[in-house]
Amino acid sequence: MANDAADNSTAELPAAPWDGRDAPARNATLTRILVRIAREALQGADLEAMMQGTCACLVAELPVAIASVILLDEAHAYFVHEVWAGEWTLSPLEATGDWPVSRGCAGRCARLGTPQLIADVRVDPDYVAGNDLVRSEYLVPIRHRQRMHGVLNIESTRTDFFDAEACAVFDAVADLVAGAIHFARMANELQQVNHRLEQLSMIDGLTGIANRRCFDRELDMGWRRMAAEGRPLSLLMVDADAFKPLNDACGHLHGDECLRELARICGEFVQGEGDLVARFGGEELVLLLPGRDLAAATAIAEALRVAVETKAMPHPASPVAAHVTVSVGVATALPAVPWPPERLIATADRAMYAAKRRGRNRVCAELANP
Ligand SMILES: Nc1nc2c(ncn2[C@@H]2O[C@H](COP(=O)(O)OP(=O)(O)OP(=O)(O)O)[C@@H](O)[C@H]2O)c(=O)[nH]1
Repeated sequence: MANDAADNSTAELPAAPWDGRDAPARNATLTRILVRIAREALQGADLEAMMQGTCACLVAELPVAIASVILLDEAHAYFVHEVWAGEWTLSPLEATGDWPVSRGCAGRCARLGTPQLIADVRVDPDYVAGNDLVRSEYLVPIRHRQRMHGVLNIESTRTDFFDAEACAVFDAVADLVAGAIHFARMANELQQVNHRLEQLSMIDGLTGIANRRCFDRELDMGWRRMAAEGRPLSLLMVDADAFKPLNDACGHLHGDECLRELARICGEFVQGEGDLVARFGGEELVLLLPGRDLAAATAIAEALRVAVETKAMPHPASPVAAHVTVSVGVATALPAVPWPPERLIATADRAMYAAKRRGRNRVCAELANP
């Protein structure tokens, strides 16, 4: 397909390392390039650097004016990213902004999904000139299994460069780039899934607020932070009153719904930096309030208790009221490591049970002492 007759301007081309080499020497060069790119594709940690290095290697070692990796969007409708090396005097991307696959030889390669060997770029109607010295071009789909990622584009200053050996090597280079893209995307997807799982592992499934695991972590962090800043740390232990009778009278699903509503109401009272509402366990919820002293935390607890009453969720079996109520234990500590943060939980628990003993639907507060 090479049209040597049409190319009578080779005399003006600069001498390339390719010139004067016999077939074994050329094949040895191609093999060396392939080994180098394979090593980078399999072991390199940075995909962008790998693609850049591949293009640079092809331009440096071969009679190639431009080498590029052009990546497609998810819909395979546009090229959205190009990594290249060589002398590029006119970028198709810069010329038009968007680069749809309806345009250029690269677009044709992506649309047809087959390699495109252009022996003479001057007679190809799809060719978009990027460099005056380019005479021939080879484009290979970058595809891993059935998934198309883009196109490997190699533009040579010679008409006789893309023989069977060279094309076979570029096909393999495209496969290596495809593999590297595939693994980089897999690693990225895995990272996102891990992040999501990490988030899910911190959330209580019933109420959607933080779970005990998250609370333990935040308590530890809040404790250290308040110790470093010399500020108080307060904890509210919120326990629904007569929840067993509510479950017995209305069913567990209704009890679940009440718990969700209690969690939502508690959520309205965590407004400071580092504040947290969490499900401590069963029908107990906790609020972690860094920086709040006993008086401020008690005021929040009382406002929360009133908010639950105001919501007036019916409770047909409560000895306290006709609606759902809560007892709240408040504890405040001036954290000092190695004072254990669990002491704050124990104190809030004790205060909450004091509220129960005194008739429920009330707030009791206690300073946590070392
Ligand atoms: N519906 C529902 N009930 C729960 C859940 N977790 C714990 N409970 C129930 O909450 C009830 C707690 O009962 P108790 O510890 O006896 O306390 P109480 O009836 O609320 O009485 P006081 O706390 O003394 O006012 C138990 O019946 C648990 O089954 C939950 O996720 N959903």
